[in-house]
Amino acid sequence: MTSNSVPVHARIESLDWENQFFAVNSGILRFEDDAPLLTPPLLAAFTRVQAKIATQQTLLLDGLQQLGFKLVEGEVDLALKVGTQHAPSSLQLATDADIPVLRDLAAKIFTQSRFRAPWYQPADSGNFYAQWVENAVLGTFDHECLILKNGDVIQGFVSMRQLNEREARIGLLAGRGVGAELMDTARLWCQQRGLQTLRVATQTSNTAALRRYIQSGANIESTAFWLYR
Ligand SMILES: CC(=O)SCCNC(=O)CCNC(=O)[C@H](O)C(C)(C)COP(=O)(O)OP(=O)(O)OC[C@H]1O[C@@H](n2cnc3c(N)ncnc32)[C@H](O)[C@@H]1OP(=O)(O)O
Ligand SMILES: Cc1cn([C@H]2C[C@H](O)[C@@H](COP(=O)(O)OP(=O)(O)O[C@H]3O[C@H](C)[C@H](N)[C@H](O)[C@H]3O)O2)c(=O)[nH]c1=O
Repeated sequence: MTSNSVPVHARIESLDWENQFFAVNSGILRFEDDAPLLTPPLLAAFTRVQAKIATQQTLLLDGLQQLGFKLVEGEVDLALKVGTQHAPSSLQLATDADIPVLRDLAAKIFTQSRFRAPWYQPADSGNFYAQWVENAVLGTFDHECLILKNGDVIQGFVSMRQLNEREARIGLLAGRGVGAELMDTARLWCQQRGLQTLRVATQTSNTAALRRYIQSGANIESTAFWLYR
């Protein structure tokens, strides 16, 4: 380290689910005051180390870049008050029979991702979102997957996770031209559970999604950078 370098204190947590899924050896930084000083030898124990920092943490940004971290993507976190207004009268839950179509849709439609090349293999990102939506239908990651259909054709889907007795988070949401209906569907899902806050995150580059969430009543809560080394 040079004399004007910024010290970074963090421990590295192994990303077990990701390591198994992507067949990599990756970890993520957990910033804690009593964590050791991060050094190149500590980082070298992993082939990939991720860091997510709030965009206002500019000193930390400098310190991470001095350690060789590179900017990969930005993330915007939003939240909306669920309220009481009603849009759809019923919800349609995806079933096991919908999984092949949903997997195919998810693999193709999420074009912006931090699981992108050259950090990950070109097909990794599509496979990841396909697995995510399948796990939502099965209730093994997100809790449920709601779909919008026109006849037999799935037009869009939104996966939902209840975080606690007050809040839920959208996992994945997709459907060109039906974003507003999907947001109403997500809102109704929250109303039916008596939840007050619906959270959602997207990539900073995803202006269509950002516009949709804001038009549907969400406000920006925080912004973050993803860096990898
Ligand atoms: C929680 C999360 O999952 S975040 C990720 C959100 N999902 C995605 O990005 C999947 C791809 N996008 C979509 O499914 C939808 O565009 C949504 C859900 C983001 C927004 O849906 P809607 O509000 O109905 O907006 P719509 O799909 O009409 O898009 C708005 C405009 O952005 C354009 N647009 C949307 N996505 C993209 C894209 N990836 N690249 C370029 N243009 C795009 C549309 O063509 C449209 O342009 P137009 O108004 O000139 O026709
Ligand atoms: C399917 C699945 C995933 N996980 C793990 C794997 C990862 O460590 C996390 C998910 O990470 P996240 O930071 O949420 O991933 P993304 O950056 O791709 O997600 C953002 O963009 C998406 C398009 C979407 N908008 C999402 O809401 C955003 O957060 O979970 C796991 O442990 N088990 C699983 O089954």
